[in-house]
Amino acid sequence: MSVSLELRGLRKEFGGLVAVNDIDLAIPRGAVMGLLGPNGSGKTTVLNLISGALPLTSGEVLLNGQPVQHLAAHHRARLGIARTFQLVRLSRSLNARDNIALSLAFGRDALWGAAARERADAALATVGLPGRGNVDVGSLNYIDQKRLELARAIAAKPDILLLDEWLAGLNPTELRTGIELICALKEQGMTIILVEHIMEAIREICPRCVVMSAGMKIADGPTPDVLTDPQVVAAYLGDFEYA
Ligand SMILES: Nc1ncnc2c1ncn2[C@@H]1O[C@H](COP(=O)(O)OP(=O)(O)OP(=O)(O)O)[C@@H](O)[C@H]1O
Repeated sequence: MSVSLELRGLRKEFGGLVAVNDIDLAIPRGAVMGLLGPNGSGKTTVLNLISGALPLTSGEVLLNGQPVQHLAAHHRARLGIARTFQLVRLSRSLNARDNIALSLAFGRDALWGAAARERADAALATVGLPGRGNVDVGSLNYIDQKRLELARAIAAKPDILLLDEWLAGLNPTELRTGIELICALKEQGMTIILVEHIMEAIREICPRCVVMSAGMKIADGPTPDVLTDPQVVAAYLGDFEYA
C-alpha cells in the first residue's frame, strides 16, 4: 500500500516549549490511525502542522511523496488535506449548503454554483443530513452541527481527513451514530487521523494508534497492544512506576 502522508522529524517549538518533538510517522493510503495522548501532549499541534494552520519549526510533511510544509493551509486543502476543528467552526450567516459550497469554491476542484450546491447536498446526505441544505446553522443541534462540519470536510473528497475530537461532547446515542459515520468513511477508503480521548471509539474505529506524551511519540502499533503498553498506561495515569 502506498504511503499517503509522511511526517519526518516534525518539530514545533512555542518559545521554549517543545510542543512536537521530532515526530516520524508514515500513514498508508486508506489507513485509519488514532492519535492519542494526555492533555497538552501535542496532538492538535500535529494536526495544525499537517493542515498548515501553523508553521513548523523543522521537519517535513509529505503528501503522496511531495513535501507540502512550505505551502499555506488553503493550498494544502486543495491538494487533499481536510480537517474538522476541536470547536465547531461554521458560518452562522450561511445556511448548511452554503457553508459547504463556500469551502468547495476554495477546495481542490474549485467548484462554484450548481455544481458546488449539488456536491454539498450529496455530502449532507452522506453524513445523515439529507435534504437539510436550506436550514440555518443556528437551528441545528450539536450533533448536526458536527455532521455539517464533517460534511464540509469530506465534500472536497480529501485524501486525508483530520478529525480533532470530533466525537467529543456527544451523548451515548449520538456517539454511536458518530462512530458509525466515521466507520462508513473508513469503508470508502479515506485516510483518517483521529485525535480522540474516547477509548471506545478508538478501539472500534482505529486498527492502529500512535500515542504522544510531552510532544514525543511514545507508542505506535496495533490498538490493543498500544492501549495496554505500560509506558502508555503510565503516561495517562502519571504512574511513573512503569516509566
Ligand atoms: N498557539 C500556541 N502558542 C503557545 N503554546 C501553544 C499553542 N498551541 C499549543 N500550545 C501548547 O503546546 C502544547 C501542546 O498543545 P496541544 O493543543 O497540541 O495538545 P493536545 O495534545 O492537543 O491537548 P488536548 O488533548 O488538551 O487538546 C501545550 O503545552 C499547549 O499549551
